[in-house]
Formats: sequence, C-alpha cells, structure tokens
Amino acid sequence: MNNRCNDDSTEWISECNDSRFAMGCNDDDLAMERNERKQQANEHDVDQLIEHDIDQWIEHEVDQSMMGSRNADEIDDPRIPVTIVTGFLGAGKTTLLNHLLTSDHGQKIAVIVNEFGEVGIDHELIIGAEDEIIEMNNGCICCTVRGDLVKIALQLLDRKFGMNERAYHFDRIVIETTGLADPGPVIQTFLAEDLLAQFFKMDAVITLVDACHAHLHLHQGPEAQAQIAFADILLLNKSDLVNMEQLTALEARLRHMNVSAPIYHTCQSTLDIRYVLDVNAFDLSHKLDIRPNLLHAHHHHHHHEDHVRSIVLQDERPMHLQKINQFMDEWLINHAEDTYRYKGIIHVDQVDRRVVFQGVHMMLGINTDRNWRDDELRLTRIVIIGKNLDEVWFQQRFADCIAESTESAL
Ligand SMILES: Nc1nc2c(ncn2[C@@H]2O[C@H](COP(=O)(O)OP(=O)(O)OP(=O)(O)O)[C@@H](O)[C@H]2O)c(=O)[nH]1
Repeated sequence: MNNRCNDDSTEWISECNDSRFAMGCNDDDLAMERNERKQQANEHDVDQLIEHDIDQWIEHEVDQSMMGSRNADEIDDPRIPVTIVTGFLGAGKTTLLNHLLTSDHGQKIAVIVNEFGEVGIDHELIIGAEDEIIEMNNGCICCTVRGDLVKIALQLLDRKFGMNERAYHFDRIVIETTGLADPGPVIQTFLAEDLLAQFFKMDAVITLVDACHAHLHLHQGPEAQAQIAFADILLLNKSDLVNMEQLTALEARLRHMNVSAPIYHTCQSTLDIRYVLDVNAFDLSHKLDIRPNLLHAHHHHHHHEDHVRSIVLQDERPMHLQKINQFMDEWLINHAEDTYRYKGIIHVDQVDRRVVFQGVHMMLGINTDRNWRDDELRLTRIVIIGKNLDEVWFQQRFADCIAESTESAL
C-alpha cells in the first residue's frame, strides 16, 4: 500500500469514530427495541422462515446495536447488508474480495460471484475458509440470471433463519458482478423484489477503476460508464501503475461522471475495510437520477456488445511449458489490445504445482501455487474475454501446447 492509501485511511477513521453510535443501554430500552423489531419482522413475509430463529436474530441485532457496535442509522434497520462490488474486467474486484475475506472483522460474509465466461476460475482464486462462495456462471447477472440471484438470496435467508440442514449464519452478502455487468439491474433486484427488500438492505455499490486501463475501457461500450455512475464509493485502483498526473486527470474524469461518490486511491485494492463495509452509503435518489425507472421491475433489456465474448481453452493432458510460453508471447504481441481479461490454471507437464496466470491486456502475472491434490482432476483451463477474438487461432495454438509424450500416447 502506498502513502496515499495510508493518508486516506487515517482521515477516514477519525470521521468514522465521530459518527459511531455510542449509547448507554438499560433493560427498558432493550425490551422496547425488541418489541418494535418483532412487530416489524411479523409484518414480513416469513412463510419459509422459522419464527424462533427470527426472535434470536432480532435479539442479537438489538444487543449489537445497543452495545454501540453499529452505525446509528442501522439501529432502525436490522436488515442484512448487501455490498455490490463492480468494475470493469480486471479492475481488482476479486483482489478486493480477498482483502475483505481475510481482514480481521469477525463477520461471516456470504459471497456471490458472477463471472463472464462459461466456466468459473474465480472460485479457485478466492481465499475464504469460513465464508461461503456461491458461483453464478450461467450467464451475466444483469441479464439472464437475475432469477437465479433471487433464488440464491432466498436460499441464503432460509439457511440463516430456517431449519435448513445447511445452516449458515452469515452477517452480510457481498456480490461480485462480472466486469461487463451493468449494476443497475442487480440493485433493482434487491430493491424491487418485495421479499428481498424486506430482508436485505443495500450498504454500498463499490466500483473499482483500473487506473492503468480505464482510458481504454471507458470507450468500450456503456458498461464501464454505468459502473462508475452507479458507484457509492469509487476505488481508483492500480495507482502504482500510473504517475500522479495521470491519477489526477483520471480522478477529474471520474468526478465528472459521478459527482458524489468518495474516490479512494488504492493499490492491490487494499484499504481500511471501514471504507467499504458497513458504510451505509447507498444513495437511492442518486441512482434514480441516473435511471428514473430503476424500481420498476423488468424494465431493463440490456445487451452486451456482441463483439465482446469469452473463449474457454480446456484440456486434461499436460501442457509443455516452453510451448505455453511461446503461445502467450505470440498472444500478447498480436492480441493484447483485444484481450481485456484472461485467467487460467495450467497443468504443466512434470510440474506438481498448479501454474496460475491471469492478466489484463499486456499485464500478465504468472505464478505457481499449491500442489495439485490427489483427488482432483489436473485440468488446464483458460478463460479469455475480449473483443473480436479469433477462436480458431486460440484453440489451435492451445492444442499445439499439449506435451508431445501425452499427445502421441493418445
Ligand atoms: N499492479 C497492480 N496490479 C493489480 C492491482 N490490483 C489488482 N491487480 C492485478 O490485476 C489483475 C486483476 O485483478 P482481479 O482482482 O482479478 O480483477 P477483477 O476485477 O476481479 O477481474 P475480473 O474478475 O476479470 O473482472 C490481477 O492479476 C491482480 O493481481 C494493483 O493495484 N496494482
């Protein structure tokens, strides 16, 4: 983390302490608060939820808030906070998620990850022992899988309050959208679906911006712009890759697109988590200014630009290291501009460890991580997202990388 990040965080913490709720609690207050909560909860549609669990939940929430460990605004709102993490392909969303999951906050986070591409890689790259990661890979969260999102959210509710065997007492939900998602419909799902609106509240839409590539992305269709416009908090990430002048120019551009969201400079999406969790920053009126019909369900027919698509390269046979290197060299020389984002896990011949690589345009990172486990299939899987991709070329060059011994043995 650079100095800028540190400066920001000190400033914020003092603000944050000022606004924290501190209140002496006596038994009458507690009893009154509990009754009020119960009344609210009984008004909810609790068909599938067990009342006893709701009682416990309310009790817990009231105790928490009376003890002063929550923001003042939350005293009146016991709903489960939802954070949407958005940002163009490769901006640093998964990096932020890992930072949130490994930070010391004592909360259990249910994570919903939606990836663009037929197969997911992110679940392999997210670190989270206690936390549950739910993947949605059957399409883009803002178009085809909104029904799935509602279903997943309701299942999570059932696991938190219900008699479901797979009980899971999470404290909050974080949703990572695909880099090509318009966050509008995801927000809408939580606001316009009655049952979800009763149990969940939006905490914030956090948009990551890749300081190094934003100038390319802002020209690539409306998604990157919508993500910035809808943000409650903007993280200008990868600030290590640009100079101060470029950072200031980009910040001015973001400010022009979104006048109200605080903008924080980050490296590796790292900042004090109190910038981003339990911030109560969601500003509905701001969203309605951008999209007046946001609350009207089913208004939105979003089409990604057709020239943006994903390719999956996959094979169980081990890969030849030098050939893979050569393939990537050629790829970056000839296709870097058009490959927005790529991620992969490679099974390299004679290597017991997984080789993990990922990149954004020319920026490629590659490393070996853990050993393959005995019980897992050693599968090479690469997902490439880009525009005007020549799939035949990629599939052919990938096939050329299969280690020869295996190739002739088959
Ligand atoms: N130099 C630099 N690299 C970064 C920074 N933050 C993230 N990265 C790298 O950028 C790449 C993309 O980061 P991710 O967190 O996977 O990005 P993402 O937004 O989740 O990407 P998608 O899931 O494809 O949309 C990874 O290789 C990260 O290690 C940063 O601040 N500086």
